Amino acid sequence: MTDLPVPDAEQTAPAPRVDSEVGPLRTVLLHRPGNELKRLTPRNNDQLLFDSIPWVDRAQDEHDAFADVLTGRGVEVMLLSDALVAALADERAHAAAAATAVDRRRIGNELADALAGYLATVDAKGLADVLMGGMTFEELPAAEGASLVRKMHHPHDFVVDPLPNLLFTRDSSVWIGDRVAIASLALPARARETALLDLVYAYHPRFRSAGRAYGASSAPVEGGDVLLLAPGVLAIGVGERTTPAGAESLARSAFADGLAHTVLAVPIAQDRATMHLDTVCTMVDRDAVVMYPAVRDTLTAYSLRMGPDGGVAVDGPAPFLEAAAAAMGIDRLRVIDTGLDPVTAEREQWDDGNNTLAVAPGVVVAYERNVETNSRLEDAGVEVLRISGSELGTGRGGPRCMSCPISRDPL
Ligand SMILES: NC(=[NH2+])NCCC[C@H](N)C(=O)O
Repeated sequence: MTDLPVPDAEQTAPAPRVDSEVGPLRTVLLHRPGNELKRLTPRNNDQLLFDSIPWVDRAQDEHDAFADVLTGRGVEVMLLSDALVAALADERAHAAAAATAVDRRRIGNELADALAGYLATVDAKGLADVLMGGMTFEELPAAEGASLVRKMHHPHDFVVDPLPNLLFTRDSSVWIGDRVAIASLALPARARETALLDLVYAYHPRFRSAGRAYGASSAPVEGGDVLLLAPGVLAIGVGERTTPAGAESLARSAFADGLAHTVLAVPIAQDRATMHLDTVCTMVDRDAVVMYPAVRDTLTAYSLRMGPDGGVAVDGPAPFLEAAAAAMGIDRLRVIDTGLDPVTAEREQWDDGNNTLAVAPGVVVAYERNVETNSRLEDAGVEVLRISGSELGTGRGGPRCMSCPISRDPL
C-alpha cells in the first residue's frame, strides 16, 4: 500500500490576494488582545490611543466570538501572535526584532546593553511577548547595576513600550492584489508595529514569497485609510494619519506595480472620531457603502492616475461618490441610507457603526450596539452578523479595523 501524502494547512491555504473589500473572505489576520491591554492605565491611555481602560478578559471573550463568527463562515483566521512567533523562529528575525525593542536614546547605553543581552537569551515566544506586551523597568531581569536611568525611572515605567493597538491589524498591513503593503504608522504609540509586521511578512514561511507594495519606512499610510473599492481602484483617506505624501507615494507604487489604475485621495477631518477613512465609510456590497450621513454630501476626492511621463496625474477634487462610481465603472455607488437623526448618527459613528467587515458581498460583521445603523443595513438587504464590542471598542475600532484580509475570492 502506498501512503498518499497528507496536504498540510500551508499547502492547501489560498494564496494571499485581495482585490476588493467584499469578495468572499478566505483568510484574515486578527490579533487576539493580550497582556498589552493590561498595561493601559488612566495615566497612559490617551497616549496609547485608547479612550478608556478595557476589561481585558471580556475583550478576549468578545474577540474570540468575533473569530468564531468568521470561522463559522468558512474563513481561516490567522492570529498575529502565532505568526510573529513563527517568524521569530528564524534567528535573523529574532535578532532584528530584538533590535527594534531597544531604544538606546531613551534608556541609555548601559541599560540598552542589558536589555539587548537579555532579549538575546529568550525564545521566540518570550521575545514575542515582550515585543507585544512591553516591559517595565521592574521586569527587566538584568543584573542590578548602578544605572542612573534605572534608578531615576519609576519601576512601572516602560523599558519597552506595549503595543495595545496591535488589535487593529487593519492598520499595520494591507494586501493589494498579491502584494502586501507594510503601513508606515503615523503616531509614536504605533510606530513599532510597522517593524513587527515587516518581520512577519519577511520570515513567516507562508509569506516568504510575497512581494511588497509599499516600503515600511515610507511616508505615513495606515491601512484603515485604504479601501479597495474595486479591482484596480483604491480610495485612500488623507487626514489625521495618512499624509498627502503617503497617499501620493502609495499611488505611485501601486501604478508602477500594475496594482491600480485609479487612486482616489479623499480628504477627511483631522479628528479622533474620523482618524481613518473606514471610520466614516466601508463597503457592504460590490456597489454599496455604509456611510456616516454627516459626510455623505461633503466628502470629495482627488483622482490620481499614471501620468504620461510615469508621474502621477491629479484631477479634481470632485464629489467622492461621483469620482468613485466613475473610477469603478458603475453608474452609481449606492449609499445605504442610515437615515438617522444627527445625534444618533454621531453616536453610532463614534462606536464604529460605519466600520463593517464584509465576509462576502452583502454580508457584513458589525457591532451589535449600533442598533439603528444595523437595522437600516438590514432594511437595505444586507445581512448583518452582530458581535459585541463593549470592551474591544474602547480603542475606537470596529470589525474592519480589527481584521486584515489576506485572501479574498475574486468578485
Ligand atoms: N482602521 C481603524 N479605524 N483603526 C482604528 C484604530 C484605533 C487605534 N486606537 C488608533 O488610534 O490608532
